[in-house]
Amino acid sequence: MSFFERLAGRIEEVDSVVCVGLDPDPSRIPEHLRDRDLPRWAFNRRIIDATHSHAAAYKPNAAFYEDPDGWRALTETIAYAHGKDVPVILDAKRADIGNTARQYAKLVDPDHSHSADAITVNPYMGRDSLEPFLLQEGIGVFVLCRTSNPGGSDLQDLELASGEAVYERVAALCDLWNANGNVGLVVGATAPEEIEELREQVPDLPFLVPGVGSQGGDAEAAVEFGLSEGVGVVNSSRGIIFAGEQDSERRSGIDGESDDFAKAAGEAAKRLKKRLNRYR
Ligand SMILES: O=C(O)c1cc(=O)[nH]c(=O)n1[C@@H]1O[C@H](COP(=O)(O)O)[C@@H](O)[C@H]1O
Repeated sequence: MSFFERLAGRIEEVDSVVCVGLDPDPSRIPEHLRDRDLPRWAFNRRIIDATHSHAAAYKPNAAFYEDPDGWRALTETIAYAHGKDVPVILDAKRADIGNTARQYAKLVDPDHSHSADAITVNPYMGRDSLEPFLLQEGIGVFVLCRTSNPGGSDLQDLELASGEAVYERVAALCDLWNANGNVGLVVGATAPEEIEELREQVPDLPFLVPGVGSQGGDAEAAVEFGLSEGVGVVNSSRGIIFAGEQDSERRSGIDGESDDFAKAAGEAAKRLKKRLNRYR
């Protein structure tokens, strides 16, 4: 089964296009979990318990795990998400010369419960830098196209001699690179006009749309144009996992063991699901 078939099944099962971003900033993990063996794993496990029934996918960002304990926390997290039947997109934004990319491509393996099912990649180095990912039929490959950050326009909006913008060229290439039906685009919700344009340009590619929640992106455009035949996901990380920060800080000061932060995350995921479903 392809990654996008699996994602489509999960979207239908939970009636949700919410992707929960697992970006466990160590400085924001509740006090009472910080002396655990792997605080990020302890945190993520509680977040997954509270959010999985609203989650079409989880997206851990590798930046939050790139140290020895971090990789242990990440692999435990991925296996636990799989135990709840939720696909995992590793947000690693990788790509390199072929010899190196072949090693990066091992980060994703749908047959291994501790490995992610899909990955984000960077198109800057061109086709050969992505080939080891593209050749794996069973995985999802989300290519950065028009990112959500303020500097996303610095290079991606530049007009080429052909008249198209760089991000439009990326989308056109991704359409060509999609021989195995495993390619999607990353398009930020903070660029709603570009999402709309891209949906017209590449109707068959599902989008991963980050930037709603903390970055203030356009949830309606994210859903209206982010989905291809109903498949695609809208990511929120801090807006879900730290939704209860104020409450849990206050309460953990009282009993020191409160998991109210997870309950707040579950409620935030449910709220986002309902909000996004209004536009599906
Ligand atoms: O590839 C991504 O997921 C990504 C692309 C992009 O254009 N913008 C973007 O915010 N992201 C990631 O999506 C997540 C957004 O986090 P929040 O702003 O906390 O919801 C982070 O992990 C970002 O690194």
